[in-house]
Amino acid sequence: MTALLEVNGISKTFDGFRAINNLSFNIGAVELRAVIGPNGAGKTTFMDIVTGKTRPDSGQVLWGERSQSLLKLSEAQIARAGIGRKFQRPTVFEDQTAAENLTMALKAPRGPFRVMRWKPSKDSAARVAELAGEVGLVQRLDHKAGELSHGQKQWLEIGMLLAQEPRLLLVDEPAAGMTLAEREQTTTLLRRLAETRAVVVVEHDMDFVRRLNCKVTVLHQGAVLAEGSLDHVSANPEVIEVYLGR
Ligand SMILES: Nc1ncnc2c1ncn2[C@@H]1O[C@H](COP(=O)(O)OP(=O)(O)OP(=O)(O)O)[C@@H](O)[C@H]1O
Repeated sequence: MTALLEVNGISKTFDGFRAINNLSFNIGAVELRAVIGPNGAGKTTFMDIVTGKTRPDSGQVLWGERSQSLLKLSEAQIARAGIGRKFQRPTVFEDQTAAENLTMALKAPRGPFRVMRWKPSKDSAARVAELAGEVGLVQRLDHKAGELSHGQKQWLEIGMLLAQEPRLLLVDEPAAGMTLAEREQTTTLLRRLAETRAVVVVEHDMDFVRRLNCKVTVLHQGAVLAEGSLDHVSANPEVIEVYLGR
């Protein structure tokens, strides 16, 4: 497996507390990965580092075939390089329709000249329809985002991220607040998205992780405690001790 993202020995200390402790792991170009671990394990800090929000004190974060360092790039540059992040709470424009939200996402800057030249076109309408199809919202395109269910808002935001054609999608606790039916649709969606790109899901809901049916990385005290299938890591006594057994 060729790594798309390579995290090598990163550490990050906040006020003397080591939130990330010599963390190393890789994500393949086409892969679904779940990242689990107890509160404070460093999951959010890991995503903050990959997306450029937080700078590690040491270590490397390498991206793509040319192993480009992400540590010198701004958050916007990292997004343009192909890393999309879905935060836990949906941040869609509630007064705009789903179609308008997706159209705005298509317009989001990739470069200054592109924005200056951008205007809605037949092509963008077709792309909006395609994105809505990808996230299962074709029937909701004319609805205001504020009228959508919590799950539908999450899918809309994923569609907005897909507009930027990310190669890596980081998804923070997607199951939270969803109905069972929405959770099932979300696992299907994430699995499908990961057939053509890398998708990393941080999640506490173990039923949801089981349905993702993918490799799992367990973080604890800012480092990898265990990695493998959910069955494999669930049988690890240390994982049971620090996380699953509680
Ligand atoms: N900006 C910050 N300043 C100080 N401490 C921080 C900061 N960010 C994170 N921490 C600390 O680093 C540790 C790791 O936090 P992080 O949010 O990455 O864990 P997590 O695995 O995402 O936890 P959770 O499952 O609760 O979201 C925590 O102890 C947290 O308090």
